[in-house]
Amino acid sequence: MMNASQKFRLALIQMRVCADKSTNIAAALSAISRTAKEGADMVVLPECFNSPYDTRQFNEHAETIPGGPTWSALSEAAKEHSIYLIGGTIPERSADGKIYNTAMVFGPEGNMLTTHRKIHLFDIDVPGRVTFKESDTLSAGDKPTVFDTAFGKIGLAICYDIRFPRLAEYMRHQGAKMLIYPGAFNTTTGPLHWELLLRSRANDNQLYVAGAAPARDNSTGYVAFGHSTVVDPWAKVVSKLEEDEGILYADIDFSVVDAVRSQIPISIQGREDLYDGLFQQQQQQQQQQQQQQQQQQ
Ligand SMILES: NC(=O)CC(=O)C(=O)O
Repeated sequence: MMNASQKFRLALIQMRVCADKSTNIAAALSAISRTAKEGADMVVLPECFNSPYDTRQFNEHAETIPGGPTWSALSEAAKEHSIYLIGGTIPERSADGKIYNTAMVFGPEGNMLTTHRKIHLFDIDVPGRVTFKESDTLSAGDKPTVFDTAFGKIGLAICYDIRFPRLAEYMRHQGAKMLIYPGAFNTTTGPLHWELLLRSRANDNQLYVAGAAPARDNSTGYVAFGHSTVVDPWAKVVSKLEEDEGILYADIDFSVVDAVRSQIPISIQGREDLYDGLFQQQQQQQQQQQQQQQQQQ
């Protein structure tokens, strides 16, 4: 692991996911050991790396955290290679029998630092293109996640969560210098929105953003877009994969976050005094309109 406290090497693993959980875990472990040989300090797996991204298969692949086979394998890998490991996501079975789309984070000693349960469930219907309803089998998480590392704070959210700028803004205000999104966009929304959203969140919050995706497999019902990407605090794409399997490396330097924030100081120039009043006025007007409509009915 590098010693300079704000600099580290990030690796995103873009792996193909199959129906067999143990095959997926083995593939993840083998890729993780390759990243360690290349000097990675922090490694990220994609959304839903131990299970197909398919609401009908989440129950079968779900496991408890801590204690399940995927949890054990990742904890050991983090310790063996002395890395921070963001374990993409897996379907998590909670004590009350609910299933969540959950990311686990391990420190270099193999200890689990935190988990993030996907807050915004991916329920969309673009007729003839893509229809998906995570809420058929999944429950939504209800807490944002920011964790500490030796390099600085990192915010963690999952795929559809990236479409909600206020969540990213909250994580930035909690001190995050990078946001990590394991995410499986698809071939309809991916080309339009994946890079745009990664760059938008980086630009809004002046921090690094990393999106780790599964590799494309055209034989599956839901076809992942791929294109794992790292964006810097200037909102510039610093590294990007195409759709096939691969590992993306990026050398991160958190001092760039501080430099961009001081050179373009939008975080202290915002006119919250103005917007807060305007939003309140708008809300009052909407309430009055609703009341009038109810009275007329
Ligand atoms: N799969 C997701 O959660 C999100 C996605 O594909 C999109 O927002 O588009």
